[in-house]
Amino acid sequence: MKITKDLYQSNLVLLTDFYQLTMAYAYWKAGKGEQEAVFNLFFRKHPFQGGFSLAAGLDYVIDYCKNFRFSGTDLDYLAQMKNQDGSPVFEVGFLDYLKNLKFSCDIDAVEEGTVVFPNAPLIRVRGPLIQCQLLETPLLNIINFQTLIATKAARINVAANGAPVLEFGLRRAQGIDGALAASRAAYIGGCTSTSNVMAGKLFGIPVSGTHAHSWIMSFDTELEAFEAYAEAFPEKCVFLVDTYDTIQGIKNAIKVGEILREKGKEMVGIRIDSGDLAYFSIQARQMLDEAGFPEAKIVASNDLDEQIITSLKTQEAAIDVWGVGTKLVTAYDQPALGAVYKLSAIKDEKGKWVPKVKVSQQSLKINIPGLHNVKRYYSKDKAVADMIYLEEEEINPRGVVIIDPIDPTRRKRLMPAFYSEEVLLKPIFKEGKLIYSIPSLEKIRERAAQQLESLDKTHKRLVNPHLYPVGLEENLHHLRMELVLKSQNFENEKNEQE
Ligand SMILES: Nc1ncnc2c1ncn2[C@@H]1O[C@H](COP(=O)(O)OP(=O)(O)OP(=O)(O)O)[C@@H](O)[C@H]1O
Ligand SMILES: O=P(O)(O)OC[C@H]1O[C@H](OP(=O)(O)OP(=O)(O)O)[C@H](O)[C@@H]1O
Ligand SMILES: O=C(O)c1cccnc1
Ligand SMILES: [Mg+2]
Repeated sequence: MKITKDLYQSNLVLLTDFYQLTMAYAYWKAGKGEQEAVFNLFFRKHPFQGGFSLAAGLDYVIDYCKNFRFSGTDLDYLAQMKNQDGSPVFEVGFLDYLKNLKFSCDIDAVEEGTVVFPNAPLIRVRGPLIQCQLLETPLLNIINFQTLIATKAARINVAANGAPVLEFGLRRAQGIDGALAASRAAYIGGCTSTSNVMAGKLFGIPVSGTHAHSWIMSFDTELEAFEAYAEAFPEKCVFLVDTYDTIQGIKNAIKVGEILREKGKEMVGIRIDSGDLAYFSIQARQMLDEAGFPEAKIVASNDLDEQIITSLKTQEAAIDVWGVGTKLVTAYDQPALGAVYKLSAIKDEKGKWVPKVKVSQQSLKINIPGLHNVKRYYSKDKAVADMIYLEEEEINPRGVVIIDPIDPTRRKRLMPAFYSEEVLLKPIFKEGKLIYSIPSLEKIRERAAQQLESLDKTHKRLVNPHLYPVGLEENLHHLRMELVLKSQNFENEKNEQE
């Protein structure tokens, strides 16, 4: 098998759930395949019990949509699928339809690196029902993971409070693609570099690293190992000091630092990877300072996350650089974001949009109907509130009320005229044509930093954050309520007849 080669050469159109294809077939049979629909991708709750999320993955979505076509081998694979009675799952006519299918949707999306909140769409897909449906699974796959990891990275960077965070996750990441996507998302979320060389090559992320215990263990003594490393890398020596005895390791690093200095070079620092990181970093700082190495950096690693980093900061640990792997790239404490993709409107035969809601016992799960968008209001550079609104409705600049989508008694009155505003869903594809100029990863990372800066620190608090206001504009709230009530009346009527 040539798994990786085939995977990366495939157009990935079959990277969807089988039921999307069976629905597509049934839509086609029912003559509904080309009926225009609108779907929204959104999540219902921030991950990690946090107060914000950071959108990531759009670049992959764009790539996916650009390559959205069924190749000969894809169609051959579908053609040989059989029902239990031996008949083909898909008729030839449908396979011909797929063969001629050209991506023709409108996609509007929140840019990568934007701070996002529950219930507001991250992506809106408008187009033929079959295409919208087939996109559900891959879009969720891409956005759920990258948004989750970018958010985790942002939290870790909030805890690091400006100190560099090196991403070391590859060895523990969720497979090959999980590792690559995680490195990309971690960089968007503020990490300084990755240890994954392929992510460096593919995405242009700075690559960095130190050395492992095996390097030390391959020599008779730690001192020899440090000397040999300094010989090979006089410009970038970070000595791992905890293979045998951490205090002795720091002494050895200082010795080799002095040898380097005689040659006109400076050691970059040391890394501590076990034991009490507060105790050893404070000891190391004192020893390095006393020996005349106040500039030497102390890197810490070992199962770190935002909580441990916060705790180490409160213990006044003398750590300058954080190396974070497993808990970042696996989103250790919450392995999935849980974003969903829901139909919100469909055009009837007369060409009129019909807004749709899926009614649920849990009000949290009732989706937002219609063709809606999101506006963020800023006061100076600070984000004040997000409003989800129907695109065709006028917004009164003299005053709007936004209503919490879960608890309608929670409301906020806003005077749009007092604020600057940003429409968050930006046009990406128009009738299948890419109309968005894709920013570089650096620009995305800068946007993420600005967006996080625009958020009040109370929303960035890692534990029990202050809730950022996101609400439905009044007309949209009323439409939603009307549809919910209507569907319940309908249910009652039906029950009475039975
Ligand atoms: N001062 C500290 N305060 C809070 N957490 C700490 C502190 N020092 C280290 N930790 C964390 O405690 C955990 C220690 O894990 P563990 O006991 O498995 O490591 P270790 O035995 O020191 O190292 P290793 O197993 O790699 O040799 C790690 O998650 C580490 O980041
Ligand atoms: O702890 P993480 O956040 O995942 O960061 C990466 C870890 O990977 C390396 O060691 P590895 O875990 O392979 O071995 P060790 O724990 O025995 O040092 C490194 O020394 C870090 O400890
Ligand atoms: O470069 C490092 O120090 C490194 C790389 C991967 C995992 N742990 C540490
Ligand atoms: Mg480890």
